[in-house]
Amino acid sequence: MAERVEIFEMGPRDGLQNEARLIPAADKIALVDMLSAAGFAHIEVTSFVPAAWVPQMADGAQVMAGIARRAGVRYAALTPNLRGYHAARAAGADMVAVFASASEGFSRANLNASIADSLTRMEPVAAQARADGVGLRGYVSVVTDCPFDGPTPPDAVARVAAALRDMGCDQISLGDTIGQARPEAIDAMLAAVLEELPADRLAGHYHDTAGRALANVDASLARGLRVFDAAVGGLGGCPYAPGAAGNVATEALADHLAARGYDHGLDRAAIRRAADFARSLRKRPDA
Ligand SMILES: CC(C)(COP(=O)([O-])OP(=O)([O-])OC[C@H]1O[C@@H](n2cnc3c(N)ncnc32)[C@H](O)[C@@H]1OP(=O)([O-])[O-])[C@@H](O)C(=O)NCCC(=O)NCCSC(=O)C[C@@](C)(O)CC(=O)[O-]
Repeated sequence: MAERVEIFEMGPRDGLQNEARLIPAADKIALVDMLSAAGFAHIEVTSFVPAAWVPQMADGAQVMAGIARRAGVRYAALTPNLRGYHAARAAGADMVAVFASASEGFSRANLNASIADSLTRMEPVAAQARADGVGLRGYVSVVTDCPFDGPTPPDAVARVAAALRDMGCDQISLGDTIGQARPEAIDAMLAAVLEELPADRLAGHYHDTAGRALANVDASLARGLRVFDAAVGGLGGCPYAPGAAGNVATEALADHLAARGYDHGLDRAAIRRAADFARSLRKRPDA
């Protein structure tokens, strides 16, 4: 039997957060519902961050309220602090994610805090999630290259990943935020992180700016990772990471994994339909 590799769907959150046009909540809900029908176990739906920081995600509660929940799917939300956590829980998020940076420059730009201060701010979120029995994911951004500080030392990634582990994150997703990583850099970064955490606690989150995301997935598969983040239609980018382009496209990743003999468990036609819809959201005139 083929080995299972999970694709963790990012389209509604990481995929759409950087879109300049405000996409109506109804379209986001329709996208999540299409994704729910495609067989994902996890979909990151939105984030609960200040609207002044990411205007596109300001309708998170409305989107969460409107989706048709499907049994077996966990709906996740990004939460930078306790206020975001409580809002996510009130909106019905099954799972929350905290996010940190492996570089000081990106930490300042994305979280307005040093790495150490941002981790301190996440601790109560993690403690509350543990107390509530809510699934907790942690992200480490800029794991090989930072748009402000240049190359990221692998040890810096391992330190932040260990801090997120110590907080109680069930899974830690390693982000090539600006999509510039080369497979050798991913391999060196993973070698350091694997000193702290086993491969089954890690996910790869690779943007495809330089067209190397699939090669980076291959480098990670070789290191034992079996969860990868992706966004239908290859949408995405982080508003606080200059030069960050789309996530690796879910449909391309699914085909890539299938060609390598892995079972992703997704309905190919359903993800293609969701990808077409996601891409169409970019082109629509202002609502
Ligand atoms: C961490 C902060 C909040 C600090 O931001 P700050 O401005 O330093 O925080 P603050 O505590 O001073 O709050 C500013 C205002 O926001 C309010 N506020 C405070 N918290 C919330 C909240 N949760 N929801 C709604 N409102 C909130 C707060 O009450 C205050 O309101 P005011 O007094 O000015 O009226 C901010 O820097 C932030 O939210 N940053 C996140 C930016 C972001 O969402 N970036 C994109 C996601 S990360 C990403 O894409 C990377 C990833 C995960 O995909 C992996 C990868 O690719 O690398």
